[in-house]
Amino acid sequence: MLIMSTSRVNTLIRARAYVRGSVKEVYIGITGSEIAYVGNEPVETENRVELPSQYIVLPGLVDIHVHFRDFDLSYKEDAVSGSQAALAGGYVAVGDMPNTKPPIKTVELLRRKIEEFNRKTGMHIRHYFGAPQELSVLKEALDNGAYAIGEVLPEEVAEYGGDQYLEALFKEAARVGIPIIMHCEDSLIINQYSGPRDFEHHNVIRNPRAELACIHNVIRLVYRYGTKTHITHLTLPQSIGIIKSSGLDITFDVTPHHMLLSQEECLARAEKPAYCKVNPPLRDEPTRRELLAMFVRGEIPIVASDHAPHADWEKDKPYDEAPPGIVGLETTAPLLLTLWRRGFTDLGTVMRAIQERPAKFLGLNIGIRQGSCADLAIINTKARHRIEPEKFRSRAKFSPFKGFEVDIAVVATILHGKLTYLNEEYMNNTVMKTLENALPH
Ligand SMILES: NC(=O)N[C@@H](CC(=O)O)C(=O)O
Ligand SMILES: [Zn+2]
Repeated sequence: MLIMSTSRVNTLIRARAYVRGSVKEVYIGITGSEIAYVGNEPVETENRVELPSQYIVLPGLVDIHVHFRDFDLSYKEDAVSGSQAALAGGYVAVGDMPNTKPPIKTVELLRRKIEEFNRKTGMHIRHYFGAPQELSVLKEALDNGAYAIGEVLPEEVAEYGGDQYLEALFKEAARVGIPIIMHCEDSLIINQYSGPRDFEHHNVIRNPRAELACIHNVIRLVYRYGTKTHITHLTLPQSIGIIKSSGLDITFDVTPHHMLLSQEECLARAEKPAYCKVNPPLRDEPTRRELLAMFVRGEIPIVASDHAPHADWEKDKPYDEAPPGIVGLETTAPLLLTLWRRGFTDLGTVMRAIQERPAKFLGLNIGIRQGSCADLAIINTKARHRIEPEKFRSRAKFSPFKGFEVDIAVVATILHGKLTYLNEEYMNNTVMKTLENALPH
């Protein structure tokens, strides 16, 4: 545990912290943008900060599935507002989806997006590349910073030729060596539906069979081509069982909304039914309960928010036109950490799902250990409050979690060694004495 460092550190934080799987009282030394020291004894420093015991320092959280939008959809969210929402939620790194307008399906647009985001945000961002009609572009996309292909949406698979296209995509991605992130709902099954179309029928229109058909298809393709594949926002315990029994190295994530909200409950509480419209749909109560049970047992490797912001006026549209999506960057950590605080699961289970495995997925060295990035989230464990979407930093100030009671608040976020978010304010402060003064007992 004790790692002696001979040089002085810029800042030394003494606090309870999540270090190597459990909470301990430690000293964390930060020099520049790196964690230079973690240990039981103090080391020499220019600036020493002590946090009261109700605060816990966590390694910065990581979300592998967000939609920061930008470009023509900046009215919904952009790199700046998305980053602010992330930092307010304790997140320091995200994987950003390519379904922007225009979509990131050319190398030129990918490069433009990377440049634009580098100008607008200091967060760690991995950029995903949209599934292209012409597959020969994949290699160049990979060489120009595309981290993965996807999320591959059912609508684009249908548009480019259905199963034949998907097969060609998996084959080419395997050849090039770029991973695929799948939004798994089979469009053939969705499009077969001919019954009533309204918010109450969303999970019938996009029914569980659409997810299961896609999973089977993906397993066949991975078996055949060996493509590195991640399936995002799975909604059915059965899907997870099928993936596990395939024996293949297919990774997956689940969202907080699919674990914590059934469609019935959401529609009963939400101010607008479209606040519950999300793809894949919220499922029924037994399904979401079993999914949550799997999470608390540690059977869900990654939780991603699928932060999908839209304008409030768009959620006033009728069923077929209201865009699907729920924002999650500012609610995921308080909701999941409350499950830990209330004894439903342990802290390690939550942290592995929203920090350790996502960081590994994105290839980032974020964690409380010597030599890693000085990216930290500080939570107050005695902060019982109700979720108030009006206060979100995201442009989408609505959520089906409105009014949910949580016990945890993210009070500060440190990014690249700088205090970037503190008590609902943004800053860029290297002198962290303000941190101590701002966090009372
Ligand atoms: N998850 C959603 O309901 N919406 C996503 C796109 C998508 O995954 O369909 C969005 O970009 O808004
Ligand atoms: Zn999706």
